[in-house]
Amino acid sequence: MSKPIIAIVGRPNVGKSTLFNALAGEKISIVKDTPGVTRDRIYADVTWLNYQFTLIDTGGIEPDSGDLLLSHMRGQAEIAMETADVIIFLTDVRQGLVDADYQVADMLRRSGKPIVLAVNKVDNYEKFVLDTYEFYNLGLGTPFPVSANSKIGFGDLLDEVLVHCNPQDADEKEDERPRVAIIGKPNAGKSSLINKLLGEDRLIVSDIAGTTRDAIDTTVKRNGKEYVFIDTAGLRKKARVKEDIERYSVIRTVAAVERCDVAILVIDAEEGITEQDAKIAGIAHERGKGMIIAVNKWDLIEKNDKTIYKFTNQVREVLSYMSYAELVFISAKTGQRLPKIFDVLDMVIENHALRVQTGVLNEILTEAVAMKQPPSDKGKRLKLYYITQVSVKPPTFVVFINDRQLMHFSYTRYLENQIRNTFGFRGTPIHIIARERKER
Ligand SMILES: Nc1nc2c(ncn2[C@@H]2O[C@H](COP(=O)(O)OP(=O)(O)OP(=O)(O)O)[C@@H](O)[C@H]2O)c(=O)[nH]1
Ligand SMILES: Nc1nc2c(ncn2[C@@H]2O[C@H](COP(=O)(O)OP(=O)(O)OP(=O)(O)O)[C@@H](O)[C@H]2O)c(=O)[nH]1
Repeated sequence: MSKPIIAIVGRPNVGKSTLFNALAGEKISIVKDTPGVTRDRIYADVTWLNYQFTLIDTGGIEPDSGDLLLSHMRGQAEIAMETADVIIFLTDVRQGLVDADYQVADMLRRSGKPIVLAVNKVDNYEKFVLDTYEFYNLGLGTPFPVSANSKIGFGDLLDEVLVHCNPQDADEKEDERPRVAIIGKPNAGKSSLINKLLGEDRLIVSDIAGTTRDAIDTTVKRNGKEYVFIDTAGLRKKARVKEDIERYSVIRTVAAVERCDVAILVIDAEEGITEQDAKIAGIAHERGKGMIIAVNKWDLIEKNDKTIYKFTNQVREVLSYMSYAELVFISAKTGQRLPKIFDVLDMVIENHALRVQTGVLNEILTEAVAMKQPPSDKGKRLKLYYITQVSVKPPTFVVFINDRQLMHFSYTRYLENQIRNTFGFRGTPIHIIARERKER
């Protein structure tokens, strides 16, 4: 079910951000009510004709020396090869081909990933088309001329990109095993956690051969059940340009979260919860994934009887938009409370895929309306006719009403709470969609 990921790679100034913005339009994928989340344009959910994909921009800094440029370009290419289904390699017809283009093209070609070569700033086809032929020299096939500024050539480019997206989808749909992404900022303890989970329970680990992306997945068998862990650790070794680390951390998180059912966010207890943690948490939230927050390095904290409450309150306050998240306090080093993670995980996986009966839902709706009068405006009162669950992962409900203008956020929240009071849904977000229906 996961959407394909398309990465744009290219030298500074070739127009990556411009292309990204033009393709993404205004629909930048950061939830508006997610506090503490900076709105940089690193990734976006894009709909093109009937297709949906996640677009990522791997660039963003302008290194001032040749050495830095090359290592920045390598970093970009590596992160794209690791996370993307298809890579758009963007070049610039006006700057022409330069050495760094050849080196990056070499790396990309060897990855075996589908690469689509685009030549930007072809604002005037007749004038520049001859200059685009030079780009065949990169050995990446046909160059697609585009103008990010004038939005020219997007159709052909995206048609080519989407040709390479489809087979991947079919593969992943067949895999029914729960997928768990371990996310968190660098140094939080993600790899320690995975290693300890493997060691402690003497689990059977099998490496799935195949693409670069599968290589970072670890299959774990416990009590006869298989889980697939998606790891995002080890970034510090990859990003040689310091400014890239945070961007790459977001990109990797998006890619891992896109493919998971449940995310485990690892937080460093010593540092407390930070803005970067909130940003990473926001990615799982807006994608509707199950959520477990693992406060790690708990062994390093000097504790009294109030410590755990203070910490809980802090996390709940910063991440107030995901009050459904489960919280565990662990030490990946000592193994403290690690077995508990699997119990919590099983519960969250189940809740994320839970389907409830329409009959019971409507009983809850009737009761909820009786207990708290729906809001009204200018003499017109909100009427709620019927509710039904339309999908899982996350559980999504459609409620039929008379007038969407009257369905305030607070009443939606109230309904959500009533549903949660009955079914729990601990660890998973639930979505409620209001749909208008003519009054009878
Ligand atoms: N003529 C022309 N200029 C363009 C086009 N697309 C982008 N530019 C210009 O090229 C410059 C660089 O564009 P950006 O989108 O910032 O390039 P970038 O690749 O994201 O650059 P970094 O963020 O430094 O990696 C800007 O001045 C753009 O206006 C285009 O299609 N035609
Ligand atoms: N005391 C203590 N140290 C820990 C714990 N978990 C991890 N560490 C230490 O924290 C440091 C970072 O741990 P890693 O597991 O490499 O962190 P990571 O999140 O995988 O880091 P990246 O690879 O940068 O993404 C290491 O020195 C670990 O030994 C813990 O529970 N307690």
